[in-house]
Order: sequence, then C-alpha cells, then structure tokens
Amino acid sequence: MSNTLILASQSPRRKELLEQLGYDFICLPADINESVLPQETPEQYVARLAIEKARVIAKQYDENVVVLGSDTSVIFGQHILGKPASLDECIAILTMLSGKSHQVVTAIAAVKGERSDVIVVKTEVDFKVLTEQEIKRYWQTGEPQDKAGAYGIQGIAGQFVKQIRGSYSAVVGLPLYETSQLLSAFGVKSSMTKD
Ligand SMILES: Cc1cn([C@H]2C[C@H](O)[C@@H](COP(=O)(O)OP(=O)(O)OP(=O)(O)O)O2)c(=O)[nH]c1=O
Repeated sequence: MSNTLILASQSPRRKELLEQLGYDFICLPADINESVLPQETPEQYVARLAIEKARVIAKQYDENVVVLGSDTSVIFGQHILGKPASLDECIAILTMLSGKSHQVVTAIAAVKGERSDVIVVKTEVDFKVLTEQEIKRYWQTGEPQDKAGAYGIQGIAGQFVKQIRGSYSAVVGLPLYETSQLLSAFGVKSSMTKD
C-alpha cells in the first residue's frame, strides 16, 4: 500500500508541480522562522528550512504519513535573496540580478516518523539587462511579491531569462526528477507506480 502524502506548502506552484507527477496528496502550510543562521551556507539554509517545514507537519501525524517540505532561495554572490517586501526591495534585488548570472537553490525534504532525507538542487540562471522602468512595471503586475529573488520564471519574468543550466522545475519551486526519486524511496506511489 502507498503511504499517505502531505505537501507542507502554501505555494500554488508546488501543488501544481506535484499534481503534474500524478500524486494524490493534501497541502498543509508550515509556518516556520525563515531567518538565516550565522555561518550557514545557502545549501545548508534551504536544506534546513525544507526539513523544518516537513517536520512541523509530520509531528502532527503518525508514521504512515510522508511529508514533503521545500524551500527555494536565489543566491547572488554572498546574498541569499528571499521574497521582496516592498518596491524598493524589488528594485534592489532585480538591479543586482540584471545582466548577470545567479543561482537558484531549491531543497526538497521528506520526513516519515523519525526518518528524513533532503536533496538540494542548484540551477544557474542568466538574466538580460533590466531598466529601472521595466523593474517598476514588473512590480505593478503583482508577480514578484511572493517569489524568491523577486521574479517568476514561469510568468512575465520568463522574458528576463536568457538561459538556464539545471532544472527549470526546481526554479519554479519543486524539481520534478528529484521529487519523484525521493518520494519513491519513501514508499509513496503515484499514478505511474500504483498497481
Ligand atoms: C525564482 C522563482 C521562485 N519562485 C517561487 C517558488 C516559491 O514558491 C517561492 C519561494 O519561497 P519559499 O519560501 O521557498 O516558498 P513559499 O513561501 O512560496 O511556499 P512554502 O514555504 O509554503 O512551500 O518563490 C517562483 O515561483 N518562480 C521563480 O522563478
């Protein structure tokens, strides 16, 4: 029998991507503190957050439930960029990313009782040069507000992206290949693997 799956997320993108793979699951948002710890690398940060999101939900259920948690951050040099809180922050972030390459780091974590595992996927994204007017107009569309790095590759900002090296689905929020590998290792079946 397949284990019950919970996606510990409020993100409509993650829900859509998991549905795309053919899983049956429910979504429960996990509210955790997202501050970066001193000395923490971007990979350690996203991995810790993905596990924490999954654990917060898993501890409310028994061992037959597998909880999937995830976190996406945009990395530019030493900066870990989250969601922009204001137009000024959006301008600061997108001015930084303009005409340059950055990394999108996504972690996925599975938790089942005491067992847990995490995978971190890194993707390099090359941006075209953006003018301040373009950035201001983009903010007005409402797209950047709930997205790490103040953009959504799957939306209007698709036109800012010249090239990516890595996983497109990981940039959107959930790496498809790695997610199916992780869930299969935790005994979760999809419409592809159910008998
Ligand atoms: C870079 C990028 C990020 N994003 C999104 C993915 C994530 O939903 C969001 C990063 O914030 P996260 O904190 O990873 O996720 P979330 O708050 O949306 O959802 P939850 O924690 O409940 O799972 O940014 C895009 O949709 N497109 C992009 O191109």
